[in-house]
Amino acid sequence: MDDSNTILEVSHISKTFRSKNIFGRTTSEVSAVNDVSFRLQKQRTFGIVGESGCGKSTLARLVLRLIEADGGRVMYQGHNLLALGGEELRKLRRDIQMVFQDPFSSLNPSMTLLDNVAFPLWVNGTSKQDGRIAAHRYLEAVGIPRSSAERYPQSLSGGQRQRVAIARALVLEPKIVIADEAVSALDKSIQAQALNLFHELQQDFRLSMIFISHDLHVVELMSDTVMVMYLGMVVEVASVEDVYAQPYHPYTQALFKSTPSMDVTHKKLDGFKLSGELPSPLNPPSGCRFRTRCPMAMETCAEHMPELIEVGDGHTVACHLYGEADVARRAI
Ligand SMILES: Nc1ncnc2c1ncn2[C@@H]1O[C@H](COP(=O)(O)OP(=O)(O)OP(=O)(O)O)[C@@H](O)[C@H]1O
Repeated sequence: MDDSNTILEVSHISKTFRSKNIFGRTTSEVSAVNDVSFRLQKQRTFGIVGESGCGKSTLARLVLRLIEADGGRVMYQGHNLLALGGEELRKLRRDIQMVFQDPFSSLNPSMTLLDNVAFPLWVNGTSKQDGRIAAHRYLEAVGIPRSSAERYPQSLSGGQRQRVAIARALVLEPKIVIADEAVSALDKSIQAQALNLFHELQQDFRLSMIFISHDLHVVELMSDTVMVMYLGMVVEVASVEDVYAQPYHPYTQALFKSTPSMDVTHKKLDGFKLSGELPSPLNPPSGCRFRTRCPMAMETCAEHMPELIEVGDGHTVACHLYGEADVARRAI
């Protein structure tokens, strides 16, 4: 992989949420993100997919320092964001903006659309007037007409509100946008429009994106590279073409099999449908966390956590089914 094309590098990042009782004793621990590493390439989209609760949102929040990691590094422009503070962190973090699933959480209902979009600029010292001029530009870029600028968020449809939330994220001219289930709450037809908008904006503003979704179709449409997560762990990373043509990990295969329309387009796939509940992250299975739902599980799966190994060009999988010998055989 070409390092000069990497805009953001996340290395060995982990987060365990701990609940404490009134005496300060830890009563429960949720291992939400466990030793996750990945690289985001310039002007590309890195998709993150997995069932609800697998740690996708926590990972995004760790990258942005909305919550503090237990360890690891997030390298951006030669700095580890996790080790920075104060003005330096504030300046670099401006380059990374997030779009959330529920635009209500990021829009202020007592402000007009224009002021909602201008607000991040005002906070960063731009004058009222200049902020509003810029906000008009970004509202137009996301397809909200000038005539709607003085309306309030609650008078808009879900799709329009999400457009405003996107304008609000873009107004600070970020280099990276993290979209966390940003289209999940929208109807299918509106969802397609929002995905097109993301594509257009990515070109126009030369954005690099991390696109998080539980929806395999959305991730396929948006991503260049895909990372599949299960219970806080990375199980597979590959180009979108490779992972959708031949997923290796039993969990990835099962995700495809369990998504009806995917099963139609990927009929030849091996694998089984997902059954059983996601185990509690309070007490994850030893070794491979997927082993309790995996019909191919072997003794070693309970004893050793599999490491990510390369099974193809830039295609890595964390599964004991694929040992070194197997990879070598495939290469012949
Ligand atoms: N602040 C918190 N305190 C305790 N546990 C948390 C907290 N935030 C998340 N978790 C737990 O961490 C795990 C990962 O949650 P996370 O929201 O990151 O998953 P997700 O894949 O984004 O799922 P979803 O799409 O449903 O949000 C879950 O078990 C969740 O309950």
